[in-house]
Amino acid sequence: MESTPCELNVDNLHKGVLSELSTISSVSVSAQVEQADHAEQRQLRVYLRVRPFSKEELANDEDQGCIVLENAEVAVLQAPKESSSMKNSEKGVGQSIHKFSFSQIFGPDTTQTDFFKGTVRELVYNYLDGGNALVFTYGVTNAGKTHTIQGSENDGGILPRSLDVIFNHVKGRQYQHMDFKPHLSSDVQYLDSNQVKQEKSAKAAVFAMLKEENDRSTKSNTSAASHASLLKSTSNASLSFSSVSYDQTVEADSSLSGGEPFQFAVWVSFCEIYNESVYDLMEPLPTSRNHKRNALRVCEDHSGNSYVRDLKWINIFNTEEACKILKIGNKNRSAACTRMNQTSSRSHGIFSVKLLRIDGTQVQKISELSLCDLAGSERCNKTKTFGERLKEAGNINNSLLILGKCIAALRQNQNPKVKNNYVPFRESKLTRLFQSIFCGKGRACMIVNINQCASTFDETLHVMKFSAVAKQVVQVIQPKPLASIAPRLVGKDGKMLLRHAIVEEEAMDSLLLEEELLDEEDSEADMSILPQEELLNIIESLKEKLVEERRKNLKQEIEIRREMGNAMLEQLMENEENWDKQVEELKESYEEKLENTFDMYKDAIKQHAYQRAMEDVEDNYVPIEEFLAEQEKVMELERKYTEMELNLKAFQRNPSEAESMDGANSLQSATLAHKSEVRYKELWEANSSSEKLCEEKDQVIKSMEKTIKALNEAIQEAGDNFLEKVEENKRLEEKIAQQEEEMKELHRSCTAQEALLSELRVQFETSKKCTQGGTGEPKAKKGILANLRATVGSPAKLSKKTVAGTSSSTRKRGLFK
Ligand SMILES: Nc1ncnc2c1ncn2[C@@H]1O[C@H](COP(=O)(O)OP(=O)(O)OP(=O)(O)O)[C@@H](O)[C@H]1O
Repeated sequence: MESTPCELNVDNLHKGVLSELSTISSVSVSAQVEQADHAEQRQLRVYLRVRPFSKEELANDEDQGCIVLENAEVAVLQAPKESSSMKNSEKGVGQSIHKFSFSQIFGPDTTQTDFFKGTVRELVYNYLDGGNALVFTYGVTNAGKTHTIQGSENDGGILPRSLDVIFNHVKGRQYQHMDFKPHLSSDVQYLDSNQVKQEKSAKAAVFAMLKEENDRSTKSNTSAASHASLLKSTSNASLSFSSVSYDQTVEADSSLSGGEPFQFAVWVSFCEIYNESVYDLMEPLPTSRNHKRNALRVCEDHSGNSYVRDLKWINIFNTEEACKILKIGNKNRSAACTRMNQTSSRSHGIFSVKLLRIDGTQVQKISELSLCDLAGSERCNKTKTFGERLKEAGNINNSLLILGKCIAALRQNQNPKVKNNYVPFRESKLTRLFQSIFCGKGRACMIVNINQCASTFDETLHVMKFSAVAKQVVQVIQPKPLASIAPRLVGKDGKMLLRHAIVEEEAMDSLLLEEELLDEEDSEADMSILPQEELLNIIESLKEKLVEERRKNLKQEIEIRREMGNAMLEQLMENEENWDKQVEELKESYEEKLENTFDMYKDAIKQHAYQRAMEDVEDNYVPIEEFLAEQEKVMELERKYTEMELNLKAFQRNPSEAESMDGANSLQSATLAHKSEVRYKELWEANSSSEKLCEEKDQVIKSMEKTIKALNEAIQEAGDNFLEKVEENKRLEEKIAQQEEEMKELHRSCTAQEALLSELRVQFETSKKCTQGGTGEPKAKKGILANLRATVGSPAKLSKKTVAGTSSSTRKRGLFK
């Protein structure tokens, strides 16, 4: 199973990456192709460099034949046993063999000279002719990126060789005044004498750092840690371009200058992007840990090109000075030990060289060559990274991921059928700085560094896949006339100077103040490249636009506020309605509950009252026999009482008589009287209670009688009504029978009438025949009438008819009249 770059599409490599990208296109290579007819289309050069095994690696059995170079352009990657790729392919996911093609492949035996000649030299020539160039190395840590760019003591990499070519080219034609300095992205600033002095002292200060460092390193060489951290810088410090000249390998092409009397100024800068912050490597490191390094801003100039604001640019005159800058930069560069590489670069280092072509007092061209040593694209678990190192790894991976996204988007945009994708250059500092080159303002070349170790196969495969996409990117380089436009010249305070002449202070004052237009992040734009009148017009139109925009914004704001107000009001009203509803519902439910409770109590009270009433009735109930017996007793007692009263009266009237009557009886009588009195009282009380009871019973009886009476009356009434109805019913039945009888009678009469009518018809026919037979008309007439009378009969017959029949008989009588 094989995979080639052709089979590798972007979706496979960066699954989901493109979906994240906005569809708004800021950069479109395909659009540029249409616009710039004369633009040079050039596939991004991607070179592969395979480094040789180290002794340790061979000892560790890292050589498992993972990388096979088929020819100068094709490399085959064969997954080793322990790699994830092999395990996946065994599970049926992915392949174990992958094939990749490159612009050119450089094997482990390639010398630095051959590599330089085969890759960057052409770009440097173009650079010397005024073109911009970017070279960046990509690969896992310990793959040889730094070695490729910087090289070693006696065998320099592409950077010292490029510098050597540059200085060979400008040899004897160097501009000595230091008063033209690179400004913004591609402008030039004219420095006055004071500024030149400042520049010189700044340069001296930078070089002084190296001297201090050399002094320190010779004094203290005991600390192992400081030794490790300075390993890279010391190794580079030994680089000496003065002793090694690459003239034998790279001849400066004198034809490039065309023999014209130009002078050149070479300015260099060295910065790093560490944890998404840009730091000037020419700035001395803070002495104490409390002080942080000063991070620089990435801005955009008037033409949208990115540059690092306040980055130090140093005017150098030979490769020796360039070497010093490199050494100082390496010293300051954030290097930390990882398990994989003792001097691993933890940041992206960018060394830039600006070349100013000066014709007398004018700067004709400015071109820039940038060499970027990207940080290693390692995986965190492999490198056992923690804490600060993990954060670094995250930022490194992120910026490399954005670089991948940009390359993938550029690749996608080349397809005319595909909608232009947004290229996310602005998502990382690294890609922001690369943007202009990728958008056609220079040539780019990518160097892919790999090692052949089996243990890092999976990472290496990832790098190869990335490079396969990059190789498919077609760069559309802007045509020469555009590139050769003279750079904009600004004065000491950054104000624009008129081209072809250094203007006086007064002239500068008359120029409009340049306005820095910062973008949404931190970029700036500069409009002062245009002539004064044009600028004034632009300012006027911009002012109008501004007013218009403000008006529009205000309108929008009012509209938004109104809409928001309405929305809020609606919301409030809705809320209020809901509250009202809720309150209403609550009220209703409470009312219902109250009503239910009230009904419940009412029922309970009724029940209670009924029970009490029933209890009372039960308590007071006396059977009628008992009542009669009691009444009889009462009557007996009354009788006795009357008798005794009579006796008492008699005794009062004649006591002696009574005494004489019976002396013994008198005492008995007295006792009896007393007893009777007590008994009387008792009986009296019983009587009164009985009377009371009787009264109550009477009342009950009365009320019951009343009810019975009312019921009787109602029954009577109902009975009456019933009888009435029965009567009425009878009457109606009779009436119906009568009417039925009448109907029958009428029916009978109708039948008779019909018979008469048919008889009359017969007679009429016979009389008609007789008339036709010679008899006179009157006779026939009399005959008809007589027949009719005879048929209809006497009036007595008709008198029997009913009321209904009367009217018809009346009509018939009318007929006889
Ligand atoms: N072509 C080569 N020939 C001989 N030795 C090499 C070659 N390339 C790299 N090396 C050696 O391999 C080791 C690692 O190389 P280097 O430091 O350049 O890796 P790197 O990719 O820059 O790593 P990092 O990303 O961690 O900085 C160094 O000791 C270097 O000298």
